[in-house]
Amino acid sequence: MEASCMSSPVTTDAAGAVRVDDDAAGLSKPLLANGKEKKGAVKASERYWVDVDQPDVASAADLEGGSGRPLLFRNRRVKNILLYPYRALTVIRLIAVIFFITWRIKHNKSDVMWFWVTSIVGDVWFGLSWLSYQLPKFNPIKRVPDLATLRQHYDLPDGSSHLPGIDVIVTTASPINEPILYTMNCVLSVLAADYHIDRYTCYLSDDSGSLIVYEALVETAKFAAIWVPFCRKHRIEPRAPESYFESEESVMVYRGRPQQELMSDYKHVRAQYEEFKVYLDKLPNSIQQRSDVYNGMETKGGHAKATWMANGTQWSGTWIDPIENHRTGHHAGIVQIVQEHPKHMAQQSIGNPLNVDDADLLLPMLVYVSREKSPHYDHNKKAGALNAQLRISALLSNAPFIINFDCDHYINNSQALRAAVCFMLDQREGENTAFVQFPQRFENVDPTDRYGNHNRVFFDCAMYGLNGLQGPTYLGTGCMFRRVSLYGIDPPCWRPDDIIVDTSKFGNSVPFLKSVLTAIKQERYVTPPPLDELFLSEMIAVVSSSYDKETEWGRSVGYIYNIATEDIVTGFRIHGQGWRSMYGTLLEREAFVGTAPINLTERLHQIVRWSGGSLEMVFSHNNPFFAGPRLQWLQRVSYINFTVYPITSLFILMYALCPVMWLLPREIFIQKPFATYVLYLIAIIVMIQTIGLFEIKWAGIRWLDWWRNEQLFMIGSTSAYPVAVMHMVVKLLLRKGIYFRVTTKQAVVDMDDKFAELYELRWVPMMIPAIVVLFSNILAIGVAIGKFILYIGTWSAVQQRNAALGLMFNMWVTMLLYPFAQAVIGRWGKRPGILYILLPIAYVAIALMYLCIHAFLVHFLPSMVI
Ligand SMILES: O=c1ccn([C@@H]2O[C@H](COP(=O)(O)OP(=O)(O)O[C@H]3O[C@H](CO)[C@@H](O)[C@H](O)[C@H]3O)[C@@H](O)[C@H]2O)c(=O)[nH]1
Ligand SMILES: [Mn+2]
Repeated sequence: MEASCMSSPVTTDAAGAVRVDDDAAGLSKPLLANGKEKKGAVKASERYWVDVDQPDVASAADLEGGSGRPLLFRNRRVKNILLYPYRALTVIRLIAVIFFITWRIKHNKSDVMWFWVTSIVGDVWFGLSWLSYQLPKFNPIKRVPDLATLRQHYDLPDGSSHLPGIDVIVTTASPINEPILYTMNCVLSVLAADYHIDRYTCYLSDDSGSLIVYEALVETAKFAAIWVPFCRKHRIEPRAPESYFESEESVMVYRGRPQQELMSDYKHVRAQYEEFKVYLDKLPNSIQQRSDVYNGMETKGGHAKATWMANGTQWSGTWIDPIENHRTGHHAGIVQIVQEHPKHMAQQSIGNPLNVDDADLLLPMLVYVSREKSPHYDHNKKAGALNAQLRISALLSNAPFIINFDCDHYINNSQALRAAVCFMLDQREGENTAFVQFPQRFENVDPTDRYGNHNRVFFDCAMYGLNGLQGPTYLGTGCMFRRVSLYGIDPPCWRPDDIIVDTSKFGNSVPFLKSVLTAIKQERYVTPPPLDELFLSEMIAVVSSSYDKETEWGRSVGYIYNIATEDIVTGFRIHGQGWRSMYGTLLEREAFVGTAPINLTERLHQIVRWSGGSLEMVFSHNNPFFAGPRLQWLQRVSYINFTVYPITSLFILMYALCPVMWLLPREIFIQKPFATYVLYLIAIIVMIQTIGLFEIKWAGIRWLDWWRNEQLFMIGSTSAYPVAVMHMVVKLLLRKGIYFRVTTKQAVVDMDDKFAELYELRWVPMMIPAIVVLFSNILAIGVAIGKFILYIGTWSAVQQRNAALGLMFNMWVTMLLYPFAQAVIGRWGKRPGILYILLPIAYVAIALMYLCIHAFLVHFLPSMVI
């Protein structure tokens, strides 16, 4: 199977352009166009994976008749040659840790007893948290969707389809912090996805209620009328124009159609795209100017300056000059159908510059929604926004499946929606699958990934581990849900006969309640009803700020409220009900791609939010310890680890400050005999690194990915995690939650340096402990060198060995904090390797200073006193 995936019918012409013959490739692999893959080569990430035997497919024969469900994905597991030693190492390390802790307790000798006791507690904690991190990875499973079989069974020869409906939700919260160009690119990638246009709908949730976003969306629909046919005609990837045009290879890959045709279409579409971008850029100004004109005409006394829509009516959302009822956090609910459902639409009469079939000109329905905001209610941020979309979409399209995207992510593989559906419709676990999560990939990260944004250890190790259990956690974006699972309904295997659908649970919209019943009974596609006044007012009602108050929304229904990480908790609640989830892998091309904050300050804020949210879970009714019996035990262990891990930082912080002891005149040992202690530590650390090596192999990641993960954990442990712990304590005392700060998405400003953001550091108080640890380490190493020079002749062999071992520990801490040190030197960090010069200079300078001070105290001071 591996080989057949890779031997793509790709040919290269004289000019180096790549032609992909799709017919030969077969529909299962229409995406093998990157041309980089060597013929017959096995992709690095697949080297250590083999297919698990498929169940007897004989039963699938009667599928032809239309009964039953086909097998729509295949499972892969790690090859035994890697898996067995990997498991064995885990066991060996566990034994070593037990030996270590027993040894320490037996030898309770230390210079500072309270420190010894704390460190024993710390070591036990480390051991347990490592175990809860490691155990759930004992059987990693990869699942690869079979798109060809899906086509075979669900796409009909006449061009229609049996595919289930999907409601796609894109969320944005601010046209300033979240550049509209990204958001619109996301929308475009959705509109251009390979899915039946009358089977899916795109909803844009705008929490800013801004006219800019709305008008940008209207313009996006216009541009989509050119962009989408272009994508379909030339089967281009990715279908987010910004990324597509950025890639130098874009005109070099052509499929079926002659390259000249692609070239000329490309030029045309690109020119249109540039115009589109200019239009978006000018939007704030043109809206302002238009509003000035209208306001100028309304001169009846000093009224507030309204913001006007293009059709000459006042915008009911936020205004440029904000006033009551028209400002952020206080405005009416808005629902606008930007693009009608294709069934309701007369054939489009736009020009057809690309010469494509008329059918290819049609687009799916596109809806703009801004829920009502009122200062009297808590809006529950992203979770609240998603729940409002859940209700609106229930009324309009009520698709059985829902997928949501953060505005800075987009569909990178046009087959991704189909891929997700494969898992949902599969014969085996399909019916009990609540959600299908895909890994998050990022495209704006600096090449060495200084702040571990790619997070491959998480996405490519931990998640595959869970995939072999009950399934991955929900990660906030790029995840397809089964609608009924979000409604708090049990999976079929646990479902009672009578399901209560009432207003106390779902709120008091009768059409919505009806839609819930429909959703439970039949998971079929619904064509939106005609949009009359009554219906419109019903839609506004379900997005009102008070709708979900005194209901189960945010508790047992929908995305969960009152927590900084709605994603993990929402997934957790669903798992707790006995549903399972799937982690999808697309071998040829990543499903979704997004952006990540590459600036340390933003990154740390994000980490505070995640770790804070995790801790909040422990103290909420979503505590994994008390989840019901339907949560598998290893899955539970994993959730426990996810929720309590920030506490580890307290002990790490304590250890990381140990080097300060070098500054003391006397030798102090936390544990005696010191050498045995350090050797134990080294053994345990080496073992964890070896386990890491195995993970690197099976996950197909780079060593650097693993190392960055270690470093980021250290940086987090000396900054963000302790802050999260503090927040939690404060919350428990004062009952105030963590503030969900929308991550600022950088727009590239400096064209010469794409990664300029990397070198900008805004100081925030949470960096203080990290700075203290870093400097005390540098200071300690310097002083150690000084002491070494001073006492070289007088130290005994034992003392020398202890000093060397101690120093190794210091160096280790400094290496782990290295990216933080790079952040501290700011723009100087642009010079690669500058720290290799700066650090030794600092050490020597400190050593000299130490010697001077020592000489002053020992030689001059006494003589002066005399
Ligand atoms: O009041 C709000 C706040 C946020 N959002 C949207 O929520 C999304 C995520 O926000 P962002 O600040 O980009 O989050 P990240 O720091 O990237 O967060 C990650 O972590 C979050 C919390 O765990 C998840 O919700 C995200 O999906 C995940 O990408 C964005 O589309 C926002 O527009 C809203 O719609 N309304
Ligand atoms: Mn984000």
